[in-house]
Amino acid sequence: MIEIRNVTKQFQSRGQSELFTALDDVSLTIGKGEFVSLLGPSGCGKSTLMNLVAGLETATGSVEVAGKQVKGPGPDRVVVFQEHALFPWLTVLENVAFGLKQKGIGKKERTELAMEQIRSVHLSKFVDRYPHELSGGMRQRAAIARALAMDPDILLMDEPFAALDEQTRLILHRELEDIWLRTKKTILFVTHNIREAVMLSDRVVVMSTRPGAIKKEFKVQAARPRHKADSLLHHVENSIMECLRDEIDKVIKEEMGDEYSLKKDAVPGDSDPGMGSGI
Ligand SMILES: Nc1ncnc2c1ncn2[C@@H]1O[C@H](COP(=O)(O)OP(=O)(O)OP(=O)(O)O)[C@@H](O)[C@H]1O
Repeated sequence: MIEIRNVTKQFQSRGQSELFTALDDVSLTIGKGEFVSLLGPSGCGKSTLMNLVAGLETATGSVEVAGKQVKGPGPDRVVVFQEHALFPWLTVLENVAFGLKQKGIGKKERTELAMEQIRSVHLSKFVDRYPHELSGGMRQRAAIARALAMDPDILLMDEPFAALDEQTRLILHRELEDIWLRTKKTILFVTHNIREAVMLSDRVVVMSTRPGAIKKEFKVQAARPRHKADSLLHHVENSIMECLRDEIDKVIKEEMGDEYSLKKDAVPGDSDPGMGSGI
């Protein structure tokens, strides 16, 4: 369904003549209906890779969706961003119906379609609220409803829950899994959070940094709906942490320079209770 082949992406860094390689010869295939997460330290190219699939960036190599070369954004792919995705001057209903209006769908039908998605994310009581009158979790639910209303084949989610508190995030994990099980959409999900990736995904693609590349893939074959006590999830989480240790080390070293040797113990070990909180 999504076929990324030998993609290399370079950027011109400001004030420098050399090109910066953000992605180096990346290849990845994502099956129809699969839930895949991109996980890796800051700057490893997760968002760049997602933007290529969204058609918001171009690169050398090839990105195909359903057998067709991606040449720009399309109705088959909708992006859900971390924040600021809703129009502040529109209500929840108007936000969710916005894309349908752009498509030329009449008011009655678009209200029905929007309401169906609003109900699916449990926001029926808040249809007339403006974004600033909602909690962060409600705003992300509305953003998901707006994406679903367009009925895309593929949802591209760029750290959609990163700004939420832990409790809300756990609730939204459950809701997103329900939506995915019900709709069978293909989901490509970017996150820093190992536990989030493992809880949600069929496959976690771990990326390495400088240059951004795929380091290793982990299949998560735990039963659905997922239960956080499932020992298989913990096993995969530990394996991913082990795989990422070098990458985290590399990023800390670059950021801290000479001070690094003093703080080396700060790199978490596999028994670290905070490993689910992010990298
Ligand atoms: N438009 C751009 N111009 C120049 N450099 C860019 C541009 N976009 C991204 N980069 C660089 O490419 C690298 C990869 O960025 P990207 O945002 O894809 O990483 P990421 O893994 O999503 O990071 P984070 O987790 O911090 O969001 C970074 O070093 C970033 O500074």
